[in-house]
Order: sequence, then C-alpha cells, then structure tokens
Amino acid sequence: MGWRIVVGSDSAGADYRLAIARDYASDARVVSIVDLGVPPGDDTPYPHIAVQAARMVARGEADRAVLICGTGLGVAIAANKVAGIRAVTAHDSYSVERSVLSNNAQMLCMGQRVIGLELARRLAREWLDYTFDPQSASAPKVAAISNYEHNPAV
Ligand SMILES: O=C[C@H](O)[C@H](O)COP(=O)(O)O
Repeated sequence: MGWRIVVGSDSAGADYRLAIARDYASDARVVSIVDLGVPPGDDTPYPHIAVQAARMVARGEADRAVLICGTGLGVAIAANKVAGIRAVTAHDSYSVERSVLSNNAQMLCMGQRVIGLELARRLAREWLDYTFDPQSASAPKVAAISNYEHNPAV
C-alpha cells in the first residue's frame, strides 16, 4: 500500500511543510501528495488549513496529513474538531511511534518554532513506518474515543 498524504501549514510553518513535502515526493512509500499551502507571508489563519486537511482525511481522500504551524498546537486543536480525526502534536520519536500504534492518529502536527528542521523531517519519515493494528490491545481504547464522538452526552 502507498500513502496518500496531505500537507498544510500557516505561514509560520511554511518552510518545514515545503521541506517535508519535498521529502515525500521522493519517498517510494508515498503515492500522492496534496499541498494545501500556504506560501510564506500568506496570512491565512491556521485553523482553515488544518480543518481542510482533516476533512480530506475524514472523507477518505487522503490517508494521513502532516500539519505545521509555529508550535504544532493550534493545527492539532483545529483538526480534532473534525469527526473521526485523531491529530497529535509530537516532537520526539517515541511519541510519533505511539501516536500511531496506541492512538491510530492520522494527522501529525509539528511546530517550526519548536524543533529543528532535520528532526521534523526525520519524524515525518519515521511516521510512515507505522500502521495501527486493529487487533492490538490499544484498539478498544481508540474505539472508546470514537464512542465519545458519537455519544457526546454519555
Ligand atoms: O498554534 C498556533 C501556531 O503556533 C501559529 O502558527 C501561530 O499562532 P499565533 O500567531 O496566534 O501565535
């Protein structure tokens, strides 16, 4: 299987987003990349990019998304407003691994003002090594998250 990836950022994350998109363009595991922007200097607020990316993943038009902003926080908060989305901010290798194996997260968010470019590129690359195991002990916990989405009053 090849990954269908969407990338997006606000202006504060544009440089890292472009670098990661370039890496994915030469990664044999990636079959398609949609770049939602924005260019450096564009003042589009990060929630609009994050929700656009999240909706693409939720609709099944992309498998995974990488979002970059200044901290990686705002894009994750915004993306998680979309039903079915599990977006995480992760800046270390172990968290990136567990975000998939424990949480089945489809969206990785990082902060251009928080970590170095080479680490961000490495984490974006490592992230594609992992797939969630629906038979794992983590699966019922992820299902419990989804149940709160479907039954918010419970
Ligand atoms: O989480 C938000 C991001 O870091 C964004 O790039 C910058 O947001 P701010 O301009 O509101 O600090």
